[in-house]
Amino acid sequence: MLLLSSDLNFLNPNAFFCDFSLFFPDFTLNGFMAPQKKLQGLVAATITPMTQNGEINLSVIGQYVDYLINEQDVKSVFVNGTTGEGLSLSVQERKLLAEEWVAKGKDKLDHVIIHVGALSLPESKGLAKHAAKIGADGIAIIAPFFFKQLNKDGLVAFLRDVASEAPGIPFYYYHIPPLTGIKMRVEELLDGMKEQIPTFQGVKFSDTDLLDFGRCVKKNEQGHLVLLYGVDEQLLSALTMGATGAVGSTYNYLGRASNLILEAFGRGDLLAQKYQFCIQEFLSFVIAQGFGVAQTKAVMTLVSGIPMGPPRLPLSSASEEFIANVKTKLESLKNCPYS
Ligand SMILES: CC(=O)N[C@@H]([C@@H](O)[C@H](O)[C@H](O)CO)[C@@H](O)CC(=O)C(=O)O
Repeated sequence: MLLLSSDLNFLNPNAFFCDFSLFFPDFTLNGFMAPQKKLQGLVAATITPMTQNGEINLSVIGQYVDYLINEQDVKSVFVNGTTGEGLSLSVQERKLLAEEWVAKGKDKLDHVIIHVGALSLPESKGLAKHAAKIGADGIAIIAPFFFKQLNKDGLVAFLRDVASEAPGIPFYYYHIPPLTGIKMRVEELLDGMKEQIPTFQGVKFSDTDLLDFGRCVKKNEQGHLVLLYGVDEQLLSALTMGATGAVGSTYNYLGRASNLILEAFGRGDLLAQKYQFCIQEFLSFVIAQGFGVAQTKAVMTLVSGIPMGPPRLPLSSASEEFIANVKTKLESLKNCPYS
């Protein structure tokens, strides 16, 4: 039987919750994208656990998966991104991590999205192919940031070349201008992207430019795309602007607290603002002391009890003073919101 993508209406993620691959086991292998469950809600940008010797520590990933689900109520992950130090890992390490997350998340996590962006096109393509082969639920690609492509067509050409290596799974553009320096408006990028890259499914938008984000939401009136926000301290603003979900580092340990924002927002309850203020109180406290991936690793170790280990150079470990300060701060926020 010949199936046309128009019959499947896979452009509308809400339309499908059945697993077509059960009926057509090699459906994705034929180069068509199988209907996917929509990526929504909170997505944890995973940390890469490391040993004290600086090697990746795969042994705690299973425990990490269970912690996210049971303690943080977070069921989707974004692996090898910024928080995961993806660009500081070797290709082999990235593949091993992707395999472990997919294996340990099987039948537990809703979505395992693998970031496959790299400065080298062949490396990025290889990672995309690998992610599809191991059964990841999607790939994300960051804009190359050493030789910067400032022309839209050039950037889309890079993304297309990589995404075409994983034709059976969704591709998300990873927009993080504070780190890449690529400030091209996503609103502009969206024009024609789906025609150029059939697997294009949405954007991970890690920027404070809510004007650009709002324009993306407006462009997505039919709701075909997933628009995930990535600045955790202003999640509520993005929700009001129309975000369909969020990806961030803090959902590793503040997932439950952040879910309260989503729930209150969903009910139209202004309590959402108080929950956001609690998270902002914590984040403004840590940001004032210098907050990045190294500090995220330390906070996660403290809160979850799972050893995340040190970051990899050029990052340096969080100081003991920072960890002590965080401990006190978290204690004081235990009953937040207070009224
Ligand atoms: C620059 C940065 O690391 N941003 C984080 C945020 O979650 C960030 O840690 C949080 O908003 C606190 O500032 C994420 O957007 C990054 C992310 O999702 C990733 O690790 O790929």
